[in-house]
Formats: sequence, structure tokens, C-alpha cells
Amino acid sequence: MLEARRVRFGYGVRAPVVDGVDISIRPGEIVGLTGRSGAGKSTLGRLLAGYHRPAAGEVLVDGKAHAKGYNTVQYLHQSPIFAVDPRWTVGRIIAEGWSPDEETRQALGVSKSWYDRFPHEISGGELQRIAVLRALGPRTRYLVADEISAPLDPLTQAQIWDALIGAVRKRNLGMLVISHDRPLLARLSGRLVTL
Ligand SMILES: Nc1ncnc2c1ncn2[C@@H]1O[C@H](COP(=O)(O)OP(=O)(O)OP(=O)(O)O)[C@@H](O)[C@H]1O
Repeated sequence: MLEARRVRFGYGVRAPVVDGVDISIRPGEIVGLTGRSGAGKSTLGRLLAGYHRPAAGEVLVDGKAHAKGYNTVQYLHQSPIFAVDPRWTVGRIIAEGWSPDEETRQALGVSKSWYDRFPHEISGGELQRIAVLRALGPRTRYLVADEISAPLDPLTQAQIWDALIGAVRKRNLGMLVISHDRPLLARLSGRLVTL
């Protein structure tokens, strides 16, 4: 289980933006996270992924604190351009995560012809599919999908969510979906948490 227990976190000396929050995501479960703008959803997502250290409380991944090495909690960013090294080719970016099997690559519609290009040489929707593919390595146990589909066309959205749901079912992954899109959350998640 991926869980945050009574976590508190603030940026710098400012008041905490997440304070005393509990959330848990079981393997095989898709949990929706919504709430007003600025409520701290992305901050909570990053805490769960181990990007921030809580000022109080704890984040546990299958009962343990985040450790060094491969992050079994993969955070998917709304703007994938911020999640990749602009000097790396697409092939290198994907290989950083794993060497994907054909089925997963094709499910996401990632073309091998993109592998020699740089992030600024492919579209936003293509880059998001690449970021999702990179995150689905065999050691991944949980995914935090932070507004990953909002700016994308409906076809790309459907392709990404179908691939993610497929991976969740096949590999018993736990996934937190952060979104303002209530119909999307109703469709995807078994449980909705409002911050
Ligand atoms: N790196 C940062 N430095 C300082 N303040 C930040 C930083 N990141 C976020 N904040 C502030 O923390 C608060 C929570 O931000 P966060 O992005 O977690 O909210 P959110 O619920 O995801 O919002 P939205 O729905 O608009 O994406 C906001 O007031 C935001 O301005």
C-alpha cells in the first residue's frame, strides 16, 4: 500500500499547504484526488512520490519509507517537458526507465521513429505518451498521474488511460489520478478523495 499518514508540508517559511492529510492507495486500486485550485493536490502527489520530505507525518511505500534507487512510485507530470532532460533523445529518455516490451509501446502508440528526436521535436501528446511508457518499468508499483491528460486531444487521452488501466490490472499497480475532471474521475477511479 502507498500511504500518507498525517502528513504536513509547506514551501519555505510559508504556512503548510498540506496539513494532517491521510491517504492510501492499495495495489490494483485507482483512487481519484480532486479539490480546488491550490488545495495542495500536486504537493500531496509529490510527497507520495518522495519528491518532498514531510515536515510531520510519514509516507510509506508497502510499509517502508522511500529509499534510494529506482522509485517504485512513478510521478507523471501534467507537462512532460518538465519531466525530461531536453538534451536527451527520446530513446535515451525511455531507456532511463526500462527497455519496454512491444505490447506496452504499441498500446501507447509510441513510434520507434521518434527515438532519435529530442523532446522539442515531438508534440506534447507524443511526449506525454513517452513519459507514461518510461514510467511503466517492471519495478514500478504505484503511479501518481497529476493532470496528465487535460491538454490532450480525446484520442490521445483515451489511448493513455486505456494503457494505464491495462497496466494497473495486469500488474496490480496502484494509481492516484489527480484531476479537476469529475466525469474522468468517475469513469476511472473506484474511490474519490477531495482535498
Ligand atoms: N514550489 C513551490 N514553491 C512555493 N509555493 C508553491 C510551490 N508549489 C506550489 N506552491 C503553492 O502551494 C499551494 C498548493 O499548490 P499545489 O500545486 O499543490 O495545488 P493544487 O491543488 O495541485 O492546485 P491546481 O489544482 O491549481 O494544480 C499553492 O498555493 C501553490 O501556490
